[in-house]
Amino acid sequence: MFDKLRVKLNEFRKAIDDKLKAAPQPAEKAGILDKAVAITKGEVILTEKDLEGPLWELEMALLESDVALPVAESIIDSVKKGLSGQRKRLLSSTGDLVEDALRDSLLGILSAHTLDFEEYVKAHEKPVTVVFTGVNGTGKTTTIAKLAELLKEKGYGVVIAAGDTFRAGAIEQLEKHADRLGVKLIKHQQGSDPAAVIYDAVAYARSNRKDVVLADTAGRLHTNVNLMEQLKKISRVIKPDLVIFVDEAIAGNDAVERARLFNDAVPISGSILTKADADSKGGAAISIAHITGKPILYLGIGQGYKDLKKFDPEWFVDRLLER
Ligand SMILES: Nc1nc2c(ncn2[C@@H]2O[C@H](COP(=O)(O)OP(=O)(O)OP(=O)(O)O)[C@@H](O)[C@H]2O)c(=O)[nH]1
Repeated sequence: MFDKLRVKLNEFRKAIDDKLKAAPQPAEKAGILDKAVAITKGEVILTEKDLEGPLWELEMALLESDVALPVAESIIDSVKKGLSGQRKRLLSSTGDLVEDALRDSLLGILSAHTLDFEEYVKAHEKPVTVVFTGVNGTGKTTTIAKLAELLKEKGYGVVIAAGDTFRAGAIEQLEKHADRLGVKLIKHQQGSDPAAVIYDAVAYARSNRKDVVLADTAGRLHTNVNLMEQLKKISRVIKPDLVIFVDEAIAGNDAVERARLFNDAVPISGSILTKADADSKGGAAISIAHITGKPILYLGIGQGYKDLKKFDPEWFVDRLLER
């Protein structure tokens, strides 16, 4: 997982190290005060010029790893701020310095907003209604089933709403999952109003003391205005407690663009990225968190019902910065 970006970040760390080893003596480059300090302590100072090349390389590496341009620029800015003017003992490794700057920058994006889904469900008045948005084929149905399993394990009563009434196949697929998991499914026939299906599911949950309604929606193409309008209608009628955007980590910048458009249509509470097990880049999570300003809640890490990992920014950044 995320190996490509990890390798690139390591290269950046090494490039800064090499720069420093080849750096001129402090007396040649620092200001009067710094010079004195540097000479007595045997330190060098990282200037913007030292950082220019490696930062450019880092920006390219981030872009190649599905980090969207404005996000890459913001990371570069904060790493630059974290590093330039920093003194470093000659010949000692700059690893920590670079690692700290990268860590701060990435965690700044990924931890800016947090939402603990399980805590939310625990604390919130029941039934908690969760609507899932995102395009077809990204793993939305499987993700709903995974969350149903997780909630069931915690002792909650779960109802699934087959709100993707666009295709009969979607209703059947959800029904299979619900049967396997032993969870109640509320469905209408193909072509019916999705808001009505979800409304019925909430009513069922209320009268049967169920705790959580997980509502599928059609994999509406974000370019299709009518379908987006339908999503807005669902939101108006149902007033869901949470709206979760689902997309594939491996879709990279396409997923980032979709996240932005879906979030613009109906503001999301957070995202789940599927197929992280097949994602060598890792940039989609960073970009989606930055662009939507909403947390990543879980990563899908396989096809089984248990293959859902709670997203932990520290774990994710540790992975990326592993040597
Ligand atoms: N490797 C891997 N595969 C996944 C993951 N999540 C879902 N899949 C697979 O991705 C495929 C598509 O998943 P679905 O849940 O059917 O996708 P969907 O978005 O509901 O798609 P539609 O039914 O077309 O709307 C299935 O084969 C899933 O098993 C994941 O985290 N990792």
